[in-house]
Amino acid sequence: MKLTGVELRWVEMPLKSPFRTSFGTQTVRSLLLLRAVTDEGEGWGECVAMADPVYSPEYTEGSADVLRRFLVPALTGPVDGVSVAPRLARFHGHRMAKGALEMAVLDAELRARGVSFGRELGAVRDRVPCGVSVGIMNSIPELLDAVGGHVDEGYARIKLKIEPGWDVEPVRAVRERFGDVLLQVDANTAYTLADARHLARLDPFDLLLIEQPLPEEEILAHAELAKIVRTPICLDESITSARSAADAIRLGACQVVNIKPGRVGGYLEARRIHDVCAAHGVAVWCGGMLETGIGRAANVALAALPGCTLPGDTSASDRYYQVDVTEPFVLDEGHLTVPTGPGLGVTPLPDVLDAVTVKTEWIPL
Ligand SMILES: O=C(O)CCC(=O)N[C@@H](C(=O)O)c1ccccc1
Repeated sequence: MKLTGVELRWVEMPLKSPFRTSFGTQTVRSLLLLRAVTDEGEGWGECVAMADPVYSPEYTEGSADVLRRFLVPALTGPVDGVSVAPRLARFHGHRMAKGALEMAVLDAELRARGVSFGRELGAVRDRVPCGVSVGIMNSIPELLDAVGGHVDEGYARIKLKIEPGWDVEPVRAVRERFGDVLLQVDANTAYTLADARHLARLDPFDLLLIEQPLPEEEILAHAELAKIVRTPICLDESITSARSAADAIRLGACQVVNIKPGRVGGYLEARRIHDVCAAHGVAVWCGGMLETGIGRAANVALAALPGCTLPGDTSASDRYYQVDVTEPFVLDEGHLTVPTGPGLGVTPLPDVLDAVTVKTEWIPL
């Protein structure tokens, strides 16, 4: 297969309500969609970098620049999904940009072959249980209303964002109101090892895990924390590859891993992380980055792999968006159906895509 060029689409998706985390509040999801044009058809990719480098070092304009100047031009000549990462390896970092480009090429290849993402990745289920992420709220009553709404919608698991000053009390209130719900928390690196005893105060609430309590580079500190906090530690920002997952597991830094394909450089590396974790008996789940239906389709396929034994942040489209750029993913008894069509199994709805596209750029090869 030969790439003739890649179209970048700057997309602005207004959120239904502000989404607050320990690193800020989002009201619009700005992201890049990639359309790979090949001699065998087109493929779609989603770059999950945020507009600002507040979750990871990557950001939208940086991803566009590295795609335009380095990553896309490196894919001249014959290419397919598995050959993208090796061709891009000489460029350091930029995993979200690399992952989006690999995703678009892989989607084009799989559509041409008539193979679904799920089939290619090794999905063993045709529907997956879904979790939902709940942001930091202005008050505990507001939090309880939000959680109650998601429980009523049928979500299989609730994830609460926490930060210093909003942790033990909100978690206690949710556990007391919703005694048997699967519950976990996500700190997005907001604490330090000095907070260990404070974080141990979350142990009585029967949480599935505490996600990324410490800064991403503090692997050994997470291992120290795991000796003090009984609740399993899950890493997100710290896990950037199969190698880093193996190291973190061997160092005792995590007992669960959140796999985000954009963070690790694509769905093929995501599968390798899944396999490494499964080999160590470590549970994994598919994280979310407020993806459109394009990224959501691929995430739901990943979430169907055998080692994904915990509900992921693979919520329905209407968790964040009034209108999705694809046919919406609709929750059915707490589950989403894994797309079965060729490639991603979904394609953007032209009118909707045009309505949320603020800029396009064609990168010829
Ligand atoms: O449901 C979703 O897609 C979002 C899940 C979620 O909370 N993602 C968080 C995270 O830290 O995991 C996030 C969102 C946006 C950007 C970065 C991170």
